[in-house]
Amino acid sequence: MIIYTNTGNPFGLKLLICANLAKRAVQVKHVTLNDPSLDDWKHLPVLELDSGKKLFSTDVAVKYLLSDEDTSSTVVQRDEWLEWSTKRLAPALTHNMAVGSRSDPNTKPILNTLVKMLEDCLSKSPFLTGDKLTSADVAVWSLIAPDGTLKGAVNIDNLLRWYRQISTLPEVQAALGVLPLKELSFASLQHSNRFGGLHHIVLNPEIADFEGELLADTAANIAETVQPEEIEAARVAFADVDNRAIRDEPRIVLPKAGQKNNLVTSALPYVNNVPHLGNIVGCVLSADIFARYSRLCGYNTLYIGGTDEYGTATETKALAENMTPRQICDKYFDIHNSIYRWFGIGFDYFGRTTTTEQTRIVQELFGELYAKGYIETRAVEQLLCTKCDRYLADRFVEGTCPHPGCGYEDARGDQCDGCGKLVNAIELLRPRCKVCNSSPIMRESNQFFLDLPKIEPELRAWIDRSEPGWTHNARVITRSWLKEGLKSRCITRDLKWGIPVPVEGYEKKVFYVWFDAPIGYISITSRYCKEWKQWWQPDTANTGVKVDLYQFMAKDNVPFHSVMFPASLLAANQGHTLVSHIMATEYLNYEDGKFSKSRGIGVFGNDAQDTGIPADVWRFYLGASRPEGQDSSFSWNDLQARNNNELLKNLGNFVNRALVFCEKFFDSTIPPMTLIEEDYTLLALANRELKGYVHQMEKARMRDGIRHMLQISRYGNQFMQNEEPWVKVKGTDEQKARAGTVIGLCCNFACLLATLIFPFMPTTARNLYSQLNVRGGYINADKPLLRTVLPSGHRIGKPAVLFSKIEDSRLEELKQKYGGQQQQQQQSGGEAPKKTAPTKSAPNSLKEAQKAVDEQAAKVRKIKSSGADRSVWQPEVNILLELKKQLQALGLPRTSESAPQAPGESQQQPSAAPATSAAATADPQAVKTLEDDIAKQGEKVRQLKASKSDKSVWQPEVSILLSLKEKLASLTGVVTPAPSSGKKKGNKK
Ligand SMILES: Nc1ncnc2c1ncn2[C@@H]1O[C@H](COP(=O)(O)OC(=O)[C@@H](N)CCS)[C@@H](O)[C@H]1O
Repeated sequence: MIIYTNTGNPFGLKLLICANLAKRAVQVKHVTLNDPSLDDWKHLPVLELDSGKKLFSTDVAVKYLLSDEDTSSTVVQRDEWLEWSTKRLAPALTHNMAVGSRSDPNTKPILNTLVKMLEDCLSKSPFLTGDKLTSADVAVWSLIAPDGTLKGAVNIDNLLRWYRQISTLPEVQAALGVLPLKELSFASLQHSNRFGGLHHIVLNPEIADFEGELLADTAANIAETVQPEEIEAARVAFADVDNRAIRDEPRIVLPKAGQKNNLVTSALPYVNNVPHLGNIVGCVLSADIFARYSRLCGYNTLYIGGTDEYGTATETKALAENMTPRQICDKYFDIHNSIYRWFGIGFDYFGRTTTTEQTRIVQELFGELYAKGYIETRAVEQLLCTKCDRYLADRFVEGTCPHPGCGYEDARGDQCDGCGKLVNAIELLRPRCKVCNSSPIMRESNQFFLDLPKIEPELRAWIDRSEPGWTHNARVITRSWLKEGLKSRCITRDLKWGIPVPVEGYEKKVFYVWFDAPIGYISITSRYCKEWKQWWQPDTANTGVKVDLYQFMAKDNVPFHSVMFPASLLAANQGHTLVSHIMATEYLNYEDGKFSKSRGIGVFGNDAQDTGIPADVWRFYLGASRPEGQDSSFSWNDLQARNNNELLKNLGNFVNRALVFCEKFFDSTIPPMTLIEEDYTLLALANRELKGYVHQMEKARMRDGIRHMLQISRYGNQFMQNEEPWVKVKGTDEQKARAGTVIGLCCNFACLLATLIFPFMPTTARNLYSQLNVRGGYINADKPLLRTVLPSGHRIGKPAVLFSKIEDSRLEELKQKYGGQQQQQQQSGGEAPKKTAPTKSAPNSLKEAQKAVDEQAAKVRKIKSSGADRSVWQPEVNILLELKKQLQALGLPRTSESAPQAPGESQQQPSAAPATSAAATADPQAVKTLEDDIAKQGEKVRQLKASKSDKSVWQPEVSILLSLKEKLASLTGVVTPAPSSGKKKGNKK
C-alpha cells in the first residue's frame, strides 16, 4: 500500500499510525497537489491499496486499515468521532492555526467548544470510545499533534494525559519517524485541498461525497457559539436603515486634518519588460485592492504608481531591441499602462520616472544631502568591459554571487536573485559582461556614497517606531540589514541613462536607479497635483494633517524602502512622509517554478487578456492566492477550482438566486421583513465575518479578506437552502411572509457582498450594484455591522449571472499554451514570448541531423551576439548540445563547433554549456592570454607534483589552474580536462 501525502499533513500521519497499528506495510510518498503522478486527484492524502484502488476519504481509509474495529460494540461512537474529527475539529483547527497569531476573534470560541467536548469525554473514559484505543483516538490525536499542548487551553488535564499516552505508543513513534512532528502544520491541510479552514471549506462535490455534508454540520456547530451580545448588536444594527449617500470622489484627492489620509504606492515596475502575474500581484494589484478598500471606508486615499525607467535594465533592453533607451521607455510604458488598465488598476495617477520633475526633485534632494554632509566621495574600483568600452554596473554585469553559502551563478551587479542580498559588482566572482560575455577589467573612478552609518541612529529609532505596521517579512529583512551594520552605499554610476549628477567634475555620471526610483513616488505625485507637498511634506505640527504611507512591493524591494529611501529622507530632514506600512509579499511562482519571460514560462499581463478569462476573475484569483507569509504558486487547476467553486457555485449562485426570487416572486421589490431569532443569529455570524474582513483588510491581508467575504456568501446559501423560500412562497400567508423575509435578507446580504467584493472585483461589484439598483456601497470600519441597505419597498434591477464556468477542455488548452516548461523564446517587439513546443523531434538522417545542428548553432550565435541574457541563450545551447549528441549517435564525428569534453564532465554544467556560441563571440586576445596562463599554471602543477611535494603545496596551485580553466570555459564554452590528481575518477577498472 502507498500513502500519498503532502509534507506535514496531519491526515497523512493519521493514516500511517493506523497502518502501523494494523501492522500493514505501507510506503509513504511525499507529493504536492501539482504532482503529475496524481492524475486528477484533487486532494491529499490518498491511500492506494495493493490492488491499485485508491481511497480518497481518510475516514474510509482508516476504517479499511483497522477493519477489526467494525465488530466492536463501540463502532458507532468511533464513527461519530471520526466524522467529528474531519468535519469539525479539522476545519476549526485549520482555520485557527492558519491564521495563527493573526488573532481572528471568531475561531477561538468554536475551538474552545470542541476542546471542551474532548475533555468532557476523556474525563469519563481513558479513550474516546471507552477503554480501548481506536482509530478515532488516532484521528483526533493526529490533528492535535501540530500543537500538542493546545496552547492557551485551560482545564484540559484529561486531554493532556490522553495525548501523552498516545504519543508514547511505538506505532505512533514509528510514524513520527517518517512524518516528523515538527513538520506537521495546518497550512499543509490547506495545501492538500481538504480544508482551507472553517471559512474555506472547498465546495468540491468530490470531497463533499467523501467527507459528508461539511457545510451544514460545521455551521450548526458555529451557531451554538453566538453570544447574546452579538445577537443584540445585530438586532440594533439591522433595525437601522442605512441612508448614507455614496459620495463622489473629488477630482483631486488631498489629505485633510483630523481625517484618515492614506497615501498608497505600488513599487514602480521596470519599464524593460512585460509584467508577469507575480509582478502584478506583488505591487500594482495589491496596492489597488487596498486603495479601493481604503476609499470604501471613506478614507482620503491617493494611489500613485508608474514605471521605473532609468538604469541598466532599460539600457540592456535598448541594446537587445536595437532601440534607444527613450524609445524603449515609451514603448514599454504604453504596454504597462494598457495591461494595468485591463486589470482594472485604478491609479489616481500612473506616471514615470523620466520626467523633468523627477530630475529636479532627485537633484534637489541630493543637494540637500550633500550640503548636510551625508555624501562621501570615494575612489572605487569598477568593472570595465574593454570590448564594449563601458563600465559594468548593476544589470550590465553578472557573475557568481559573492555572499557565503549562496554561489548563485547569475547574480547581477546590484542584487542576487539567489539569496536576495545586495551585491557590489566588483565583488562578483567570475564577472562577465552581460552584453558580450567577456571578462571585464578593474578601473578606478570617483563616486558618491550615501553615508548610512551617519544617519543610522536616527534611522534605527524611526524603524523601531514604524515597523509594527510592516509585514513580518519586511521587519525580518530590515532587521537582518541592521544586524549586519549599515555601510555607506554608492549612489552614482558611470552610465549614460540616468539622472545627471549635478556636481562639477561628475557631469558624466548619473544617479543609481535605486537612489532615484523611490523618489519617483514623490515626483509622480507632483505631476498629479500642484498641492503634492500636502501628501509628502504635510507639516503635521502646523496643519494637523497626518498621512499614512502604505507601500506595496515584494520582498526583494524591502531594503530600498525600509533603509535606503527613508535614510535619504531622514538625512534631508525636510519633514517628508515616511512609510508607515511596508506591505511586502513573498513571491508568486508559476506552477512551482519561476516566471521567466525569456523562457516563455508563465502568464504575463497580455497573456491574461488573451485567455478570455475576465480581469475580475484574475484579480480575485491573485488576491486569494497572494503570497502572504510564504511564496505561493499560480496553478491553472486552482484558478479553475476557485472560479467554478468559490465564484460560480458559492458567490454567484447565492446572489443570483436572491435576486431572481425577488424578481419572480416579489415583483422585483424588497418585501417586508419580520426577523425571527434565528435570523439574528445569522446576522450575528455575518457580522463576525464582516468584522474579520475589516480587521484583515486594514492590514492588507487580502487572502483572509476574501475568506471572510466568501463565508458570508456561504451563510447566505445555507440560509436559503434551509428556508426554501421557493416552496414557502406557495404556502400559507404566514409562509409567504417568511419567504419575503428570507428573500429580503438575502438581497441585503447580496448588497453587502457587492461592497466586500468591490476591492477585488470592481467590475463585477458595479454590475451587482446595478442589478440591485444601488449606486454603490461603503464600509463603516469603526462599526462593521450589517445594516438594512435595501429596505422593504426598494426596487431592484434586472438579475443576471455574474460568472461563467471554466470548462476542463478550456483549462487543458490554456495549460498547453502557457506550458510551464522550458520553452523557446521568440523575441518579438513588446509581445510576451510566444509559447512553442519545448523539445525538437529527433532528426533521423545524417543530413537532417547536420542541418539541425548548423541551424541551431546559427541561432545560438545570433542570440548571443544580440547581447541577450544567459537565461535566453542557455536553453538554446542545451538544444544545440542535444542535437550534437544525436548527430554523434548517427555516426558523424564532432564538427568544429562541438565542444571537446573532458571525460566525466557533463555538458550540462553551466560553465561548459555555451560551447560553440561562446567561442564565436569570445575575445580572441582574452582567450589567448588565458590559454597561456593555463599552460604556465599547468606546468607549475606538474613540476610540483613531480617533485613529490605535499598535497598542501600543490592543491592551491591546482585550484588556481581550475579557476583559470573555468574562466576560459565561460569565455569560450570549451571545457579543458581537469588536472590529474593521480587517481582516476569514475573508471575503476
Ligand atoms: N515572482 C514575484 N512575485 C511577486 N512579486 C514580484 C515577483 N517578482 C517581482 N515582483 C515584484 O514586482 C515589482 C516590480 O518588479 P520589477 O523588477 O519590475 O521592478 C523593481 O523591482 C523596481 N523597479 C522597483 C522600484 S520601486 C516589485 O515590487 C517586485 O518586488
